[in-house]
Amino acid sequence: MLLEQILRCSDVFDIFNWTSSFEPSQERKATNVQVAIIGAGAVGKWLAGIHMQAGVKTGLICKNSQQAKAVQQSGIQVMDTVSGRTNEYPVDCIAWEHVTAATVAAVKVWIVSVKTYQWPVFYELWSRNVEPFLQASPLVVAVHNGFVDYRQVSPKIAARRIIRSVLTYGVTAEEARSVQIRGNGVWTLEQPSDLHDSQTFQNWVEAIKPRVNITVTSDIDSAIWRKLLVNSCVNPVTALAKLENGVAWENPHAHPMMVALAKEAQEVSRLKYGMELVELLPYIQQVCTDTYYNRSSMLQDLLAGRKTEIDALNGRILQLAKEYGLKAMHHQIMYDLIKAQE
Ligand SMILES: NC(=O)C1=CN([C@@H]2O[C@H](COP(=O)(O)OP(=O)(O)OC[C@H]3O[C@@H](n4cnc5c(N)ncnc54)[C@H](OP(=O)(O)O)[C@@H]3O)[C@@H](O)[C@H]2O)C=CC1
Ligand SMILES: CC(C)(CO)C(=O)C(=O)O
Repeated sequence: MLLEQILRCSDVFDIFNWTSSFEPSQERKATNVQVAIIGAGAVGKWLAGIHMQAGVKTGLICKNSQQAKAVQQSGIQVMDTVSGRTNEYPVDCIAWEHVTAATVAAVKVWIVSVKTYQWPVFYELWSRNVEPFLQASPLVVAVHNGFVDYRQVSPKIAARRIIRSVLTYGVTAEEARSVQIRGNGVWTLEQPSDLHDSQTFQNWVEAIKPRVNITVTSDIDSAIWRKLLVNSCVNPVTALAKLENGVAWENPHAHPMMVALAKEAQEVSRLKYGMELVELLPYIQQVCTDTYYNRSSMLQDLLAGRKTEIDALNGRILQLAKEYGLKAMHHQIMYDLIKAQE
């Protein structure tokens, strides 16, 4: 019933003065949810493709005009290595300085897909370019690995509504315009607590649900923590060994390191959340198997010469281990070796 209602609402309007010739097909019916994705990286571009496939008016917001122009001119290419299909999307892309009051008024859902350490700069740009034009409280969905203290890095957003989420899909950025889906997963979203948000949230989720596996949970803290544990065991090992996730899990040298990291992480986890290793190792195995040929985001970072998210992952485990008086030698080694390469 709800989906029918959404599909009848075809009075969409351009969020970025959309001029592209992309027309939703019969299957890709237009919806009345406008979405802006901040960060045209691997995840941002993939999500833009998902939304456009679903007929959702979608725009990307890039860090600078150069990147925005490149994406605007060439569009994005999303290759699904699981299904073997490649799709092109002429997605609208603008830089922060071109965000206008009309853009802000049109966007219903803002998806932030920047790295954990990029949140402070994102917030600065948001405060300057979006905050002054906000008339209603929008939904802001955060997609990242690891822990971000939103109250500290983005107080105004944290004070309103933020939908936290975790993603277990594997997405590798190939070139500036193209991304490859290298493994299926789930996008776990926090259930909005506020009734006012529920309708927009539901409309948005219903629109994209046919294109991406979505789970909505009222216990996002556990989901974020479980994913942090997985990333702290998988990402540094794959990044240092330069192996894809599934290949690393099966490698006789990399695998024992993942298990040693999991044992230490489990000790911390047991004290903080009561999670046992019997649950953690199968979860790591599942993520590595499901994203077998994916390069972890940390491996992609090192290959591209970027800073990694090690502070938000193993750094967080080390911080908690210290608080609980535990030793986490393997996490310390991974932390130091990754830092040495940044
Ligand atoms: N790739 C994967 O398989 C998965 C990734 N994740 C998580 O999702 C998050 C995003 O990952 P991913 O897409 O791989 O990372 P990328 O580094 O590929 O993408 C982040 C993008 O955001 C851009 N950016 C940074 N700051 C801003 C800003 N203020 N405004 C606009 N754009 C900005 C970056 O530009 P620039 O590069 O120029 O800084 C980059 O293009 C990470 O936390 C990652 O851990 C989670 C699951 C899977
Ligand atoms: C799910 C996984 C492990 C996919 O590679 C990921 O979260 C990452 O690369 O950061």
